[in-house]
Amino acid sequence: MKILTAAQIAEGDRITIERQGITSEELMERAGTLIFKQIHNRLQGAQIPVKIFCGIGNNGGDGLVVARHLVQHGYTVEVYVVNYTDKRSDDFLNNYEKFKETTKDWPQLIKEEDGIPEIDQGDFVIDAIFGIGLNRKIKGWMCKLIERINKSGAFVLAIDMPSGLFPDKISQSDAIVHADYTLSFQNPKLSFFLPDTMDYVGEFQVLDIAIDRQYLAEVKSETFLVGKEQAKILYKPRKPNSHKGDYGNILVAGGSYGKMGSVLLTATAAMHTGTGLCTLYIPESGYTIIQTGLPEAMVITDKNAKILSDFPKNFKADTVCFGPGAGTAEETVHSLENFLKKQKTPMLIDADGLNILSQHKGLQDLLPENSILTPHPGELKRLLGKWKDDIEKLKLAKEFSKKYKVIIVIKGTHTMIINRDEIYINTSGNPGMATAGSGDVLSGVITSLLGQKYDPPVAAVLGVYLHGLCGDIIAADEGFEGLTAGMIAQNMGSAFKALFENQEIA
Ligand SMILES: NC(=O)C1=CN([C@@H]2O[C@H](COP(=O)(O)OP(=O)(O)OC[C@H]3O[C@@H](n4cnc5c(N)ncnc54)[C@H](OP(=O)(O)O)[C@@H]3O)[C@@H](O)[C@H]2O)[C@H](O)CC1
Ligand SMILES: [K+]
Repeated sequence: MKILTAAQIAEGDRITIERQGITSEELMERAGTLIFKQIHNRLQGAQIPVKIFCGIGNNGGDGLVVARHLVQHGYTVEVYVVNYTDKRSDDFLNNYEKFKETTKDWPQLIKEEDGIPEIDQGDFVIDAIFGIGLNRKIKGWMCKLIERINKSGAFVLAIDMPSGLFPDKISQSDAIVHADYTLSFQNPKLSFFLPDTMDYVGEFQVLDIAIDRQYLAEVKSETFLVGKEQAKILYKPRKPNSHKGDYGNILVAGGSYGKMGSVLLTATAAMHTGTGLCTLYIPESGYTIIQTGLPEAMVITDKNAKILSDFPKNFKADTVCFGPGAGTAEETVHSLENFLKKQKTPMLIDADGLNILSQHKGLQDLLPENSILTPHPGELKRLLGKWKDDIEKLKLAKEFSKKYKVIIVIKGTHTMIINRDEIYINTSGNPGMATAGSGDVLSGVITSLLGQKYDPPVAAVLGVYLHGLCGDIIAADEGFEGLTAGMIAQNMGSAFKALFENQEIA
């Protein structure tokens, strides 16, 4: 699914109105009615005090549509217009009149701090102050209103977006509604997925308001959401008539004394993702550990007992994963340099491999084109330098991706895959995956797909999705706390199966 900018969403409204031969007021009625139905479905007529705060633009207009339907269905509703200016949008005004006609009552106007009502913990607050039209920081007494909403402890439902949040930039103010639930129209917004802003959104649901399908299909976006529908079309079925040589000969290089488990996790995950042949290149002291832990894999040992210092001679692999548990010793820098010089096809670099790249920037020029880097936020900061907010982080990552012709997988709650100017936002996964070794497993999954000749961006996007999906499947049985990286590595097969099952896991 595409993520659109505020301007593209507004253009979608305009085209929909034109092509469907409807008025903008009818589109607003459609949008507001969908929100009302969601609320009505959940409240089922319960007499919870509802307080709706409406701005004076179209987000406020949506709020007035919802308010009218709630009143008509017998709910206890207090409607407030947040009157920070005398300007009003046409569709706000139309719905203001309709509200009066239906309820024989005008909404209450809030014009200053004194007019802000008390909000109780037991209230149900609907936030319709600002939507995608927010174009500057919220100031003055409106900040007090937002503060009161946030401090009330009431359940807060945001219409389209929490007020104060921009769809695709970061606000430098904390006057932002902290929603428990957001009902958003047609396409989710970028800020729903960024670590800086996602907590304001709460849980969210996207409502289809039937924006023109042709427009949605043709509009150009560089930012995409990856769910099961998008992931499953990337999968390449295995051929009945095939052998292990068809599924990649991969090399996993890494490990050091005390951190041999990381490469074991990587290689185990790769085998369970379908790799044909897997060899590990590890310090000598890891030999027995790996041969015992993963009998399916072959092992080549470095001459050094505790760290990597060299490069396996006369060895050819379809792709290489370098870094898990490797450490950053001078000898290991030399080892990575050798790999980078000899490896001509895209490879994956993770963990200490990335730290070495950050400390020895000259090595970055040696990265084979379309290689995949899988940093967590700390490794990314070392690689790119500091950023002021998530939007700048994405800009820096795109610049790096273009400069070095590589793909960057920024790991996090919503892992983002950056391929030049394109961003793919993953939707699978859960907090149980914030556990040691989870990243080593992801490296194994992606390297395995690279070895199976998936295009590098596809290997990254599909690998990240499958890894998260596997975590979701395990968490469904074991809970978040019980989930370990080893379980993900062992159970990757269930993620492939679930890709083609209908029940909603992620
Ligand atoms: N397809 C859809 O998604 C549909 C969405 N709808 C709803 O419409 C809103 C967007 O409505 P819009 O009128 O464009 O904008 P807002 O309601 O968000 O904001 C209203 C005006 O407020 C002014 N503004 C912006 N920032 C501030 C600020 N910090 N302080 C004060 N005022 C501010 C701005 O006007 P200016 O002229 O003053 O710049 C805004 O225009 C969308 O989110 C949906 O809820 C439709 O109902 C149906 C289709
Ligand atoms: K809102």
